[in-house]
Amino acid sequence: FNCIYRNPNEPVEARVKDLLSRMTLKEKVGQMTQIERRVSTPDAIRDFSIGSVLSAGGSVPFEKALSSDWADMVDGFQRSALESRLGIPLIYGIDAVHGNNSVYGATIFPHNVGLGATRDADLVKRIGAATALEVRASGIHYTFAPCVAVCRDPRWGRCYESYSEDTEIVRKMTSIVTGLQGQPPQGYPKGYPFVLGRNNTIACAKHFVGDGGTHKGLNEGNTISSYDDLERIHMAPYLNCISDGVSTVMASYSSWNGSKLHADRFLLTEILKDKLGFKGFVISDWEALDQLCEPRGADYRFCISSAVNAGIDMVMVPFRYEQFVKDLVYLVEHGNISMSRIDDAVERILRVKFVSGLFEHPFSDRSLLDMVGCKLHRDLAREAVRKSLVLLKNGKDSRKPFLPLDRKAKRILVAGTHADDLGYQCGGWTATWDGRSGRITTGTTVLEAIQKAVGDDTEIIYEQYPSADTLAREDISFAIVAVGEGPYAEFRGDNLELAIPFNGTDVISSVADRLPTLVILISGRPLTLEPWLLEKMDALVAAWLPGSEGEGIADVIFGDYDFEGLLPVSWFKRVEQLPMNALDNSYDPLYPLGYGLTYNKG
Ligand SMILES: OC[C@@H]1[C@@H](O)[C@H](O)[C@@H](O)c2nc(CNc3ccccc3)cn21
Repeated sequence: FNCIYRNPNEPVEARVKDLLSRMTLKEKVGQMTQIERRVSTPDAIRDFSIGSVLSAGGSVPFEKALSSDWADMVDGFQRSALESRLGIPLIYGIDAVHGNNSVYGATIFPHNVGLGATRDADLVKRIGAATALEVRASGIHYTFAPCVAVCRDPRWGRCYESYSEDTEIVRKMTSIVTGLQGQPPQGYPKGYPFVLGRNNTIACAKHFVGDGGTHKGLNEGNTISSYDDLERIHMAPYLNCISDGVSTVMASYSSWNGSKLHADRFLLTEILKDKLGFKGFVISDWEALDQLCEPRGADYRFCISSAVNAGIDMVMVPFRYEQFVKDLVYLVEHGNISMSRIDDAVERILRVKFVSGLFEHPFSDRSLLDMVGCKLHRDLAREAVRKSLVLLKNGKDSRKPFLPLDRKAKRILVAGTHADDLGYQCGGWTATWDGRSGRITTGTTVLEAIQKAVGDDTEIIYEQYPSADTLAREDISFAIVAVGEGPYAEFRGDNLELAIPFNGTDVISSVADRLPTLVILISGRPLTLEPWLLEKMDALVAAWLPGSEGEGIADVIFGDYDFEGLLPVSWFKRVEQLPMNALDNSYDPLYPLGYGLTYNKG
């Protein structure tokens, strides 16, 4: 090895120091720059020494591209990075937040709210490990996960990305970090980034801090709270992630008491880096710097100066990178940003790159391709679905439970908008940014799972909106009605009403008036359930956003497995009660945090 930074036998900090000492200001700034794949030309990556490339939600090489196609694309970008003067490898980032969800054929796990219902840290760690394998199989090194938001108001459009309203449950589910990155060895230095090897990814704890605590759940809004409450409720999960060696932290679009997180030096540097000892890098969110001045993007130099001086190390620009590089170089040359701040940022970025092994193994490992969507991973996802289901009602008379259902029944009516829609059961951040209806990837719908589960002599009648004739029949044993929310992401999910969409209430009511009925609610959060509606249904299961493995639902409603899920969020009676969290003094939920019936324990 002709120099220290290229020698894997040298300590990481020596390699960081050596490489940093060789870099020009432009190369340092290039490493702080993350660009979107659509503007990532070979020349841009090489000539600007770009540090990272990402896929926005839904930004794919082409429709239904397979993991091998993704790996070809990422390796192509990497070849350009290695042609730069110092040959610093780039890291490719993507939102693999419930499996490698942008990639066709990948296993889609339940979204975080469902995982919170499992209370199973080991399960979530195994999901992290499986996700990391499928991400690395696609050649990608870095996932913008986990979201460790503590969602205090279900009106927030990203409620389903939060494991729970309860900080302690979120802290427990941070076990996904050691699944994704690998488990640091005993005595590993606190706060230092860790990535075990080629089957692991760089992870990202997000969005620092208080993203789930904004006023009325407004996305990118303002979290009004004392520092003690911010620390106790929203910051605590980051301590777990940092002690588990999380390599990156993403700053939040939101504000704390009116101060934009991306420009908040106290929280990003004095707390996260100095007090909590975080040694990885802090990445901005998408075009978040542009929001730091009014009107948006008006004074980009001011925005860059505010964010970088506050402690942002890598900027998800992601399109106007020439402008960004030019302005940041200008700001350093004119003393608005110190070289020591730049060196700190670049050290952190290089540290993660050396720790992740990218200098030794910059290209994809094709031997991982047969792990994508494999039976092992789909069985794991199915287990997660089973454990995420929360039984809220079982029988109009608790002495006569309605579930488990009889799989040998003569005739079953399956109804509702969510009975046969893979896209609906996966939710947002699947195939595209905000999700779609229909056959968006490979998987098993609720209806298909029921069809597989029932006896040969059982007839299934499937109608999204059952006809009057069907409802007039006298020969149907019982009905299963699957309704809920359509897919959404971020601001598109902000919702003050929280009613069941697509006339779900009418479908439930018309069916339950005529038949013994199980209702399965597919949603990212609790929805309004009027008392008169609840009374009509014989049983109610909250299934959250279960993902591709719908068989997990049939496993439980037909009794092969018992329910284990417990509510990770309070179920309100009326939206006027919100925000309403456990331990509030006027706590009056329909179903409290932690509620969940079982077959055996009642
Ligand atoms: O996808 C990258 C990040 C993601 O990791 C953050 O959690 C999330 O806050 C986030 N939002 C955007 C911007 N969203 C967007 C929506 C439609 C088209 C393009 C970008 C990007 N990102």
